[in-house]
Amino acid sequence: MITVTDLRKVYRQGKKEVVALDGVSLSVPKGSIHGIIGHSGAGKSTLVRCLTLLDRPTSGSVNIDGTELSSVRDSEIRAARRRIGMVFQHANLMDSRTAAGNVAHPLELVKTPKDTVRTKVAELLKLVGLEGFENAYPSQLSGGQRQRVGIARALASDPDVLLCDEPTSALDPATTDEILDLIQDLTRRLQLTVLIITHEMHVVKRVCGSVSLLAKGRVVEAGELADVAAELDSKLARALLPLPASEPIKGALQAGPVLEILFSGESAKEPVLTSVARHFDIDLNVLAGSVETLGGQQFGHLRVQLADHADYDAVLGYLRDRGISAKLADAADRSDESDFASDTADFAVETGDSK
Ligand SMILES: Nc1ncnc2c1ncn2[C@@H]1O[C@H](COP(=O)(O)OP(=O)(O)OP(=O)(O)O)[C@@H](O)[C@H]1O
Repeated sequence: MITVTDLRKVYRQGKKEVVALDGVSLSVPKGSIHGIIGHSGAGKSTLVRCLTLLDRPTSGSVNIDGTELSSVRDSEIRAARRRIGMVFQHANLMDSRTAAGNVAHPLELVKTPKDTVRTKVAELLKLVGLEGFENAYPSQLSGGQRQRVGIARALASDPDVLLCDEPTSALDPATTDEILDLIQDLTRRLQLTVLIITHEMHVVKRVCGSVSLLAKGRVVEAGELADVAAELDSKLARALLPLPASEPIKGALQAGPVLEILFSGESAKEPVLTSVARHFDIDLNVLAGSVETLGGQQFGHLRVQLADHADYDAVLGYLRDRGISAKLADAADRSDESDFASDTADFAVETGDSK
């Protein structure tokens, strides 16, 4: 279990102070994967450095399974770090060593007996699906295989926590999914506590049980995936269930108000649109839609235009009475879907022909 409480990191640049982390709190239970998403400069790398003790926080605490990292003495830092496995964007392997040699390295550093190293390395390479590749050099491996070696190396010290910093950003979509599935499988099998730092919403959707959105050093939204996705106005929901830009239809019969509707759980299975059409005796047009299963629940996000004579207030009330989030879409909702424009593009890759 990782618990971060009110973590602050202030850098000094001459007389100027840069607040990189401004009171970050989060909690990740054992056996689960938490995503940290945020734009460039949000404080993600600083958070990683504070969690791995490469940087000392200005204040606040980081607790891993009962050990308070912020009070670890300098002489104990190396031992404390061994409880945290790190997976990087590029596997950062030593080119002169084989796959086995790379995985063995952290064990050799702490003078593990040779026989134990050999057995452990074989087990770890098998665990990450690289049996038979022991003697391959990094230049003979694909990007995904190199990342597998990096994961095996991160697990060599039997860590409680796996900290993955953009683990798939350098990989193609299919390999990304293979590596994410491996991380998910290892999390379950080894009961790891996993934090994934990413700027890709796809990573969050595929493997994270919970997520925090970091902006300007603060957690601005956070929660279980299914909970944050159910908040129509949240940035995370809009990034998890993105709608493409759409123009309202301007024909004589369909110049009416545009609504945004978010179905979740049971309501996602109901024929709600037809029941609105029947109840109010109106036509409606779906302008854009996105359907996903997130955190084991089904979600649907729709932009719908009502007939021009429709009483949208009554329709909104009807939907909300049935537990469905709905609102009048404003111009911004219809053009620029979310702050995560690039992540929306990642979705396009995910659902497009390349997969
Ligand atoms: N050593 C440092 N000295 C001064 N300021 C720093 C230092 N490291 C980071 N910062 C500042 O702290 C803020 C957060 O930076 P950080 O690198 O943690 O963001 P990030 O979310 O990781 O961004 P990116 O995705 O681009 O790596 C930025 O304003 C950055 O300029």
